[in-house]
Formats: sequence, structure tokens, C-alpha cells
Amino acid sequence: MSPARHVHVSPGAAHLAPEVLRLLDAWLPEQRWYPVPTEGVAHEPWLTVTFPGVADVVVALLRLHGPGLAAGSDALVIQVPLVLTPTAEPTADTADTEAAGLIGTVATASGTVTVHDGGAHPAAWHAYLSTALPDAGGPEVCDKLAGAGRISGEQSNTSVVLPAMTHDTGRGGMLKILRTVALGPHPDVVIPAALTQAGWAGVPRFLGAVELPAPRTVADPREPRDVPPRTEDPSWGETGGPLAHLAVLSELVADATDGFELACAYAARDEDFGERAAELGAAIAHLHAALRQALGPGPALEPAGFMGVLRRRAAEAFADVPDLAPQRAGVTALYDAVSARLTAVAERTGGVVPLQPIHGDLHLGQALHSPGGWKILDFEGEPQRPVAERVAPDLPLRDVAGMLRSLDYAAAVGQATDPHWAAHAQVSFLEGYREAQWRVRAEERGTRPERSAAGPGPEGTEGYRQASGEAHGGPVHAVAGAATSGSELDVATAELLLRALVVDKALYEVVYEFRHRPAWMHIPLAAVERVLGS
Ligand SMILES: Nc1ncnc2c1ncn2[C@@H]1O[C@H](COP(=O)(O)OP(=O)(O)O)[C@@H](O)[C@H]1O
Ligand SMILES: O=P(O)(O)O[C@H]1O[C@H](CO)[C@@H](O[C@H]2O[C@H](CO)[C@@H](O)[C@H](O)[C@H]2O)[C@H](O)[C@H]1O
Repeated sequence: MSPARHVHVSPGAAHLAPEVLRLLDAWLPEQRWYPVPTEGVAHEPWLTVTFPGVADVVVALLRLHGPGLAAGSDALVIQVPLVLTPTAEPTADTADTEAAGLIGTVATASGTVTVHDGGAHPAAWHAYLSTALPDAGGPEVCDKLAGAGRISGEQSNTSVVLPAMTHDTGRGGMLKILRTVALGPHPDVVIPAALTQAGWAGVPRFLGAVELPAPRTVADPREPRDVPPRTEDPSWGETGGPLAHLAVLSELVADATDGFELACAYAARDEDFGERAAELGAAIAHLHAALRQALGPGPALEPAGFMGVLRRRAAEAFADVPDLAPQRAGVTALYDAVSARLTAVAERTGGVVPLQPIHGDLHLGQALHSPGGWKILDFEGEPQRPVAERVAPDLPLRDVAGMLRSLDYAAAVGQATDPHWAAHAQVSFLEGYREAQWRVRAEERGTRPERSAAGPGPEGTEGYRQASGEAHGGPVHAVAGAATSGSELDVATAELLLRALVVDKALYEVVYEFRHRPAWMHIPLAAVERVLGS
């Protein structure tokens, strides 16, 4: 997991002319991965990263500040790799330069420079790859770049497909440049690395990472504002742990289809997605088991803290999106009910509802359907949440809620005309999850897996109807029970929790759509109304 070479780190805007930075002001907010649409946000150079022996690639780590953004340790830092080419004359735009991410050409004190987005440029890919891969040299990395291309679409980061890259278990790589820099070890590096090391095949194999070494002079590397202005590189990279991760390299899953595209295609044909959804449910149950085994269990759920986070997230959503106002009373009532229940359970049992590492931002787009089964991607958690919250152990039911929401999205985006398409897929997903979870838990306890007594039935139908807000039913009570088995959590409490987690996810989605895709905001908004109204 250690990178072959350390990157060089300098404070502020070293290696970057002010004219280059100014060029970014208009360009950054237009990028899909730019995390804040808020007007009036300024970019302050925090650190500059270069690669040993590479003159033309400079990575700017910019701290965002302005209205609505926290200061200090919660400050948002974005990663902007740039390829700087000295140019005799300003060049005209061509199709080629656009494909390579041309940002512009500027005159600086040291001459005219053409600036490209490193996320779209082979020179920057080469630099990241040489750093992430322990044994690769220059020419070898060039071969690995043959046919490489950035993937387009609704991405929070920048991913580059490397079809010609060979590694010890096959061919093809995926380089992901993390656009929001999370201080401390990044979950999208640490979790796939741990699962790969544990031999779990449900994630694309982790191959390497690029890390930003911690400066030895900083007592608490999580406080970015405390990083002192230093100019000499030798102060960096001697403390062991990373200050942050910048990129992750994994195997390319061959012949894979994005789970959301697959589900939307089924929905568009009104085709039964049940079998695929059940397989996916089983894959998620195995993921939860693998996470418990690879990273260890978490502490017990603490009701006040857990509810505090749910309530704060809801308050933030209500503050951000005025259309949510009519739902405020319903959300408060639901959360009050969950809170009272959790407190009663904690008093009765002494607080044994177990938390564990989870995915944290699970949706169909994080699942690839491949000939080798479902592969789960993207462990960075919800990109709009603070990192500490994203990596904290949580209830596996949160991931279950995420997939239920995503199947609802697939029905809406795929324009299923069958009103039961989503509910049927959701029930199948829950069934697949329940079955596999039951087996896995039995294996963990060293007992023979027995079929759950709580199969689909009228009581499950009602529980599911409440959790999903759909017209059709399913065995949510059993899923909820299975997901929390080994604890003293009763099924009715688990059902209520799942309902609250579906609402929490839908509120997050309303904010996400409000910021990024207002035309889709009606999808989660309708879900909040439906679940609260059921
Ligand atoms: N290892 C991989 N093999 C094949 N495709 C992948 C791989 N990793 C990611 N993808 C594709 O790239 C997309 C974006 O990846 P993801 O890690 O979710 O990035 P982001 O955080 O930017 O959303 C995924 O939805 C998937 O279609
Ligand atoms: O970029 P990420 O994949 O980390 O996640 C963010 O973007 C997702 C959209 O690309 C967003 O997911 C929402 O939309 C999906 C359809 O595009 C849907 O399947 C999900 O259920 C829904 O949450 C995700 O919330 C956001 O964090």
C-alpha cells in the first residue's frame, strides 16, 4: 500500500503563477465535481504538490472559503491537478486540446503558459500512476497508459480507465483522482485495501494509492489551518501516516455494467428486476460481513448521539431547501418516535445495538454488475458530509436504506409504467439481503444456518410499506431483524429505524439534487412525502 515515491509538498501557491490561479476562478465552479455551487466562494492555495522528476504537472490543493463554508478543520480542500506547458504564442482551441482538458493560455512573469486540467491529461495520469505503482518505471507507465481515457458522467471525482495496464491478476486499471481532499486516511483507499487484503472478491482489487505525507512539524495533521508555511520538502513524509490521500488505483472490472444504468434499462422495459436485486441484496449482506471481519466491529449505538446526527442533518436540509418546509413536522414526529424507542431499548438491554463499518453512500451507481457478480465501489461515504461522520461505524441498515432509495430512483428515471416495479425490486433486494445475512450471521456464530422463520407475510408487508412508502409490501421486519441480529434490538424498533434512515437518505438526496440536478429534486421529495404519509 505504500507509494513507491513520495510526492513533493510546498505551502501556498508555490510553482503557480497568480495568473494561472485566476484562470481557475471561472473554470472551477463549472466542473461537475466542484463540491459547492454557492456563489462567492473563494479559493485559497493551501499546498502545492509536485512529482519527483516531473516538471509540467503541478497539483494545487485549494481551500474553499466563503458563505456557508466552515472554517478550520472542517474547511473544504479540493485537488486541482494542472499540466503547465510553456508556449510561445497563445494557442487556438482545437478538438484535441479540449479532449485533454484545456483550461486556457495565460501570460505570466516567466512567459506564456498553456494550462490543462490534469484530470483529463496523460501527463498527469503518468505522474499519479508512477507514484501509486510500487515497481513501475517511466517507459513502463507509458505502456500502461495506452488507450487511457477519463470517464464522463455524474462523478464526484475524476476516474481514468487504463485498459492496457497489466497487474498480477490481470489486465485493466482504474485511476481515481480524489477531488475533495479528506484529511487523514481516505476511506476509499483504506476500505478497499483492507477488503482486498482480506481476500474479499466483491470489490475491485486495490492496487495502490498516492498519498500526501504528513509534515513532521504538525502536531495534529487534521487541522489544516495549523500547517505552518514551510518551504523545504524534507519536513514532509517522515511521520508515517498520510496527511491525505490524493488518488487510488484499482483493477478495472471487465465487461461490467453500472447498476443504475442496468436498473433503469429494466425499468424502461417494465422488466422484472427481482433476480438481479436479490443477488445485489446478497452481495450487500456479504459486504457487511466482510467489513466486520476486515475492519472489526464498532461500538454500541448511543441513542442520543445517533439521533443528534439525524436531527442535525434534517435541520441542515430544511435550511438549504425551502420546498422541504411542509415535511418538517412529519420528520420531527418520526424522529421523536425513533428516539423514544431507542432510549427504551437501551434502558432495557444496557445498549447493545452494534455498529460496524458500512459503505455509507450505497446506491445502484456504486454497484457494477459483471460476469463475476456484483462488485461494490466508492467507499468515500456521502461526499457532502464531514469526514469524521462518514468514516464512523454505523448501522448496516443505512446501506439497506440507500439501495431502497436507489431502486425508487431507477423506477422514476427509467420511467417504469408498472406502478409496482420499484416495490417489487425493493422487496426482492430485501429478501436477498435477509437470506444471505441470515447465513452469514449463523456462520459467524458457528451455528448451522437455518431459514428465517420470519418470511414474507402480512406483518412484513405492513412494515415494508411503512419503510418504503410504497404500495406493495415485503419482509422488511425480517431484514431489519437480520441486519441487527446478535443484538437485543426488537424487530419493531428495527423497522422504525429503517424508516427513519430512508427519510434521512431522501433528505440528503433532496439537498444533493437541489445543488446539482434540480430537475430530479421531485424524486426524493416525493419519497419523503410518501414515507411520512404512510
Ligand atoms: N474498478 C472499476 N472498474 C470498472 N468500472 C469502474 C471501476 N471503478 C469505477 N468504475 C465506474 O466509474 C464510475 C465512477 O466511479 P466512482 O468510484 O463511483 O466515482 P465517483 O466517486 O466519482 O462517483 C462508477 O459508477 C463505475 O461505473
Ligand atoms: O458521486 P457519488 O456516486 O459518490 O454520489 C453522489 O451522487 C449520486 C448521483 O450520481 C447520488 O445518488 C443519487 O442519485 C442516484 C441516481 O443518479 C440514485 O441511484 C441514488 O439513490 C441517489 O442517492 C448520491 O446520493 C451522491 O452522494
